[in-house]
Formats: sequence, structure tokens, C-alpha cells
Amino acid sequence: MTESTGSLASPDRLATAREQFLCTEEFDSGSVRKTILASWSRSRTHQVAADHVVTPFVEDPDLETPLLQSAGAVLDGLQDKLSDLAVSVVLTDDQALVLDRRTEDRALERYLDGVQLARGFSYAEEFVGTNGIGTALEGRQATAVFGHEHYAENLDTLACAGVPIRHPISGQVLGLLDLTCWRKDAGPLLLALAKATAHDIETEVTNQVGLRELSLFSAYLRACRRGQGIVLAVNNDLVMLNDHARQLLVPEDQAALLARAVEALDTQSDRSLSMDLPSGARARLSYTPVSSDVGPAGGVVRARLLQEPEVVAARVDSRLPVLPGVVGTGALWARACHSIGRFARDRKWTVAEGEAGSGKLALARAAHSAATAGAPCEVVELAGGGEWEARVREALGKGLGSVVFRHLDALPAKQQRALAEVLDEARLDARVWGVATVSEGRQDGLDADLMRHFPTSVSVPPLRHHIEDVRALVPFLLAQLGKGPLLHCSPGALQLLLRNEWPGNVAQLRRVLRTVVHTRRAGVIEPEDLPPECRTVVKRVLNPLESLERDAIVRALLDAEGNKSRAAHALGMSRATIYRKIRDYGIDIPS
Ligand SMILES: Nc1ncnc2c1ncn2[C@@H]1O[C@H](COP(=O)(O)OP(=O)(O)OP(=O)(O)O)[C@@H](O)[C@H]1O
Repeated sequence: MTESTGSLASPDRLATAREQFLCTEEFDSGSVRKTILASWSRSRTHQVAADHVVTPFVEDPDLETPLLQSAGAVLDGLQDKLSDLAVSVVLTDDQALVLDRRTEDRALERYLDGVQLARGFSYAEEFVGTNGIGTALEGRQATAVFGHEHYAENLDTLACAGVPIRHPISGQVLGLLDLTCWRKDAGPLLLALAKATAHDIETEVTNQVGLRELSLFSAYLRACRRGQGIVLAVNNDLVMLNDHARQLLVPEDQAALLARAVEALDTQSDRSLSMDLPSGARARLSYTPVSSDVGPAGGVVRARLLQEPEVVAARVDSRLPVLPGVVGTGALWARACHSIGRFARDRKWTVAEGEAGSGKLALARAAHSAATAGAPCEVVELAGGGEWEARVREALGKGLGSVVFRHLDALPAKQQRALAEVLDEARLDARVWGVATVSEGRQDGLDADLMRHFPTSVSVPPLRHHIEDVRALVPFLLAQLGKGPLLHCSPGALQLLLRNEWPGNVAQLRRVLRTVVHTRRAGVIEPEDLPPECRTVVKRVLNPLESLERDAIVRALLDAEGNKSRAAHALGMSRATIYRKIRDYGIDIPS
């Protein structure tokens, strides 16, 4: 629904009402349309300047988006038709960042440059106040703003009509089409033309989505025809599963495989990996990205179950106690505990593979304690070179207990062969259990002779794949840090911890809690006690310089109660820079 523009008051009445609103005086609210009045109030809350436009600038906006590709031909056509008129055609992303602007009229073009309605600038309502772009996106509906209805004074000679563009399947707003002209030339046709153009772009998006999905579907069918295995195809809007996937995988396994496939979408490269599934199956996956004439279309995963069928059938009961010294009942974590516990009991040498800090060593120790309490557990660190051979011989020489070969993948190829020889010579019997920890995705590159000694493997899930275990990990780790019954988390703080991606896994959570216990020794941990990294949602591990910068921005934003301009000022940064960095670091602080 769009509010009628027939109810527009005369420019003078509107100008007076705006002046009075800005001076917080009594004014004739009947002369201002409801949507505009609501937007003026929001603009005031955002403390937008009413006498000029200063808005964030992004130097290199992403111009490779599907929306821009779909809109190109439509914008070219409209630009041709409007070539004799003083009308500017603007396309923004869903955050009101201007991606494209076409203006044939030189005077209008100069004016728009002056008010920063140009590529790379944001026209979000929180920066510019009431305007056809930001206000339409805020209300998620077609909106025209005429003359003095604009919040910022120097937009009052303009009229603009913005129409959100939606994804044909998900309905998600992808961006916005705006037409801007001089106020004196504007009429109801402006909004009608903007709506028709946005509709044409949506039709193009539909065609292109169709092309992408057709490419994905063809790749999926090719993979299905190639064999009897499990095949899944995914993109951000769509999931396809073949019959084998439905018959061989229980729903939890399907969900775990899909989660892996969706993560792989970001990489756009072929990948092969093995993973344990919640049901007890172990699967070997190969992921192939699919592209189409109009860009990336998604990816196809082919999977093969490696585990014996009877083992697959043995489901893990998540109510069973986990191993000693570790906590968590999330399906994938429980699966890893179950497998490694069984391998330790059966003395089957094992590789524990997983991301840094995910708990590989903790699991190895726990499995050792469960299987052979009282016997020694020797951990031999293989990263960083050094005299590992003597330590390995000494550990094996005890002839019982467990030996953890930590960071086995850090050993150069030649030394991996040397280790295989040491293990051959040792002629160990079933009293010794060996377990090696390796980084995610590195198992395949290990020396084949060495791998003969490690016939089984376990994937240790990253914390984000059993995030529910944060609830159990927090009290457990606090107790380890000596604060057991003294400290606990408030629901708000726990919520923040549960929302984090934890690229550094449990080790990162432990580090965070260690920081917290330095400042709060007893009582309740509140959100403000948590360090800045808990306010961000970022999927990669930041380097030290990036972490420092992120922390400084989070602190400045907290000090400024979420006000980005004040935070930017305090840090001596431009608003454009802080705006970009907030996006890059996934910082989430409500104003
Ligand atoms: N489920 C768990 N329950 C209790 N503590 C855990 C759990 N998972 C991990 N931890 C703790 O998290 C920290 C990191 O775990 P650990 O050292 O085992 O990780 P890792 O995968 O071996 O790391 P890296 O590959 O970096 O050496 C340790 O303090 C460990 O005790």
C-alpha cells in the first residue's frame, strides 16, 4: 500500500510545518502525510542534520551483485527513454547504498553530486533523513517524497520516488529503484513509472534466478546420473536431495550435510572432506561449485557413506553421559565422543580431525581416561619442529596407556615417513592406544605409510555446529577457571555467546571467559562484561591488528550508545569508514 500523494499540502504550508517540527513547536500535523511524519520522527531520533547532507561513503561497493546484473538492461532502456528529461534513475542495494545513478541533465547531475546522491553514498534514512530511497526501504513499500517533505533542507527542491525490489522466491528486499527529479516537474506519474521499472527489474531477476537454478538443476541431474550415491544441490534459496539421500540419511544427517554444503558455497572451489554424521555414519563428501551465465549458481555435493551399515544403525543416545573432562550433548559432538570412546576402548588408533580449538586434544584425553584410567597419557607436540623422535620413543617405550601425536599434520612429509618407521619398529601391542590430532581438511595430505597405523578417524565438530553446548560449556569452563559456583551468566550474556560464530571454537570461548573473570570475580556476568569480540558475527579468525581495530570500534560504539557518528568522531574516523568496518567485522550493537 502506498499513501496517496493527492493529500499533499501546498509547499508553503509544508515548509512551515517542517520548520515548526524541527523547532519542536506546535504545528499543523494535518498538513503532513502520516508516512512522512513518522519518518521525520525517526530522522530526529537518529539525530540527522536537517540543514545539510553528510552521509557515509563506501569506496568500492560490490558491483557484482545479481541485482545489478538483472537491472542493467532495464536501466539502459529507461535512460534512453528519459534522455530529454531532467530525471535521474538510481539503483541502491537493500541498505540504501547507491550502486548506479544515471542522469542525462547536467544541472540535475551537478545538484545530485552536491547532495551526495551518487554511487557509493548511503541514502539510508538514518543518515539523510526522510527521502524517497531510505524511507521506502524503512517502510518496505513504494514511497514518494516531494520537496519540503524531505528532512534535509537542501533536498527540498527535489522529488523522489523509491520502490523496493524483491526476490521472486524468498520475497527478501534486494534493493531499490528510485527516480529523482526537480520538485517543480514532479507529479503522480513519477511513482507510477518507478513502480513499472521496479516491476521490470523484478521480472529480469526472476529470469536470471531461473537461469541460475536451471544451471544448478542440470549439474544436479548430471551428478545423479553418474552413480548410485547421495547427491545434494544447494544455493542460498534452494535445496535438492535425491532419493538416496532421503533413504540413506536420517533427517539430522541431512541437516548436517546441508550445513557443510552451505558453508562451502562461500569458497567457490572444489573440496573433498570426510565428516562424522549425527547418526553414527561417516561420510566422504565432494563439493563442486556450479556457475551459470549470470554468475555463481550454488554447489553440488556428492556423498558416500564409509561406515559399516550396522554401525550406522547404532544411534547415539544424547542422554548418555559424555566422556570425563568434556561436556556437551549436541548431536555432532556426542557423535564424536561416542566414536573416539569406542576406538579407545577397542585400541583402534585414530585421527581426530577438526578446526583449531575445537577440542581434539580434550577429546583424546577424555577417551583415554574413559578407557584406561590410571595408565599414562603422553602428549607429544609435533608442531614447531624440535626433537620429537626421542619423545615419541620414550612415550611408546612405556608399553601401555595412550600417546597423543598432537598436530601431526604440522610434521613435514619426510618426518612423517620417519615417524611411520619409528611406529613400525616399535611393534606395539594392544596395551597402547595412539591418537593423532590434525587440522580440518589436512588428513588427506598425510603420508600413506603413516596412515596405515591410524585406520580410524573422528571429525571433531566446530563449536558453531553444536552451539547449544555453549550453555554447558560456560559453567564448566568457569569452574575450570576457578569461578565455579561464584559466577554465572545472565540470560542476555548467554544470548550473545550463543549468537557468536566462534571461529576460534571452544578455545576462543575459554579465552573470552578468562578475560571476563579478570574483571568480574563473583555474581552475574552481564552483556557489558563480555569483551568486544562477543558483539560481532564474523566467520573468519581476525589477525591481531584487525582484532584491535574491531575492539576499539565496539568500545567506541558502546560508549556512544550505538551512535555511529559519535563513535566515528571519538576514533577520529570518517562516518563512511566506521560504517564499512561495522559491516566488515559484523559488529552488532543496537543504537
Ligand atoms: N567439549 C568440551 N568440554 C570441555 N572443554 C572443552 C571442550 N572442548 C574443548 N574444550 C577446552 O577447550 C580448549 C581447547 O581445546 P583443545 O586444546 O582440545 O582443542 P584442539 O582442537 O586440540 O586445538 P588445536 O588444534 O588448536 O590444538 C581446551 O581448554 C579444552 O579443554
